[in-house]
Amino acid sequence: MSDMLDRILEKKREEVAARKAATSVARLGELALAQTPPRGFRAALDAKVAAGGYGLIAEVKKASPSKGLIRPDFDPPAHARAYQAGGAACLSVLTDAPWFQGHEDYLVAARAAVTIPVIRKDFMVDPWQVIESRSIGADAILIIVSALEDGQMAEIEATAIELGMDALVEVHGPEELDRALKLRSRLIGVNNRNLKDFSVSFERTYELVGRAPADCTFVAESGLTSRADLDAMAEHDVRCFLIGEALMRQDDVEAATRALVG
Ligand SMILES: O=C(O)c1ccccc1NCC(=O)[C@H](O)[C@H](O)COP(=O)(O)O
Repeated sequence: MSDMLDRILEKKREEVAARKAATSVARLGELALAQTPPRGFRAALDAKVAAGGYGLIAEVKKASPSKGLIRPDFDPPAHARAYQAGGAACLSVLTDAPWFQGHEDYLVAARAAVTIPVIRKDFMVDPWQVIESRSIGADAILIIVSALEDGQMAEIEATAIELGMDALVEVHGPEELDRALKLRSRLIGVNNRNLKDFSVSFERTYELVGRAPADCTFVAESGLTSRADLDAMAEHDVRCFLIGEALMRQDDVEAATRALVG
């Protein structure tokens, strides 16, 4: 595990312990049940690909550990509407505060502004967070394989499935892909970003796509900036993408989204 990820996870465990002490599982469960039903996250990606297009998960991202502040005039519902109008299949909303300046309220506001599914992009270390994610409306959660033991991943995934949510299982290399494939989820993301030095290499995706079973929805994550990048990925049979920074830096987010996947 990278030093960076170690530090992120240490803080996240402290944060989750404090949040758990403040809100009981029973209360969260009530809130989760009162939510509108989950929107099919993987299904939305698959539908775009089946229609001959690209499945874009467009990320509502204010800041990052590698770049600092990305979008000073950050406006989650406006960005969400622009992404949907531009042709995104799904949204990703970062809720981690210490490293990404995210917040749960951003997810609530973004999801209320659109009809497409939304993944809560955060570091899951406890199944309790999955229930919390559903209680604020999230349709899917992220499982980062390098952050968890096999048993923890299985518990987090089981909670998501029980709540009708999808899990995007994120890997960085072949060993992690093997571990990911022990889970039930067939929504696999390859993060092109090295969490030690933040360098990006699309070779990671190219290496792993051939190893994933045909029934997987395969997503390339991070560092993608142009239609040419997506078309190059498609040459390798990768048609779903998670993109944040390149879109969030645009004045016209809707036009930029359309230029990528329209
Ligand atoms: O974005 C970062 O700098 C980062 C650093 C450490 C851990 C995770 C990080 N990003 C999370 C993500 O997965 C990306 O936000 C997502 O893939 C979109 O990437 P990009 O299109 O490069 O903004």
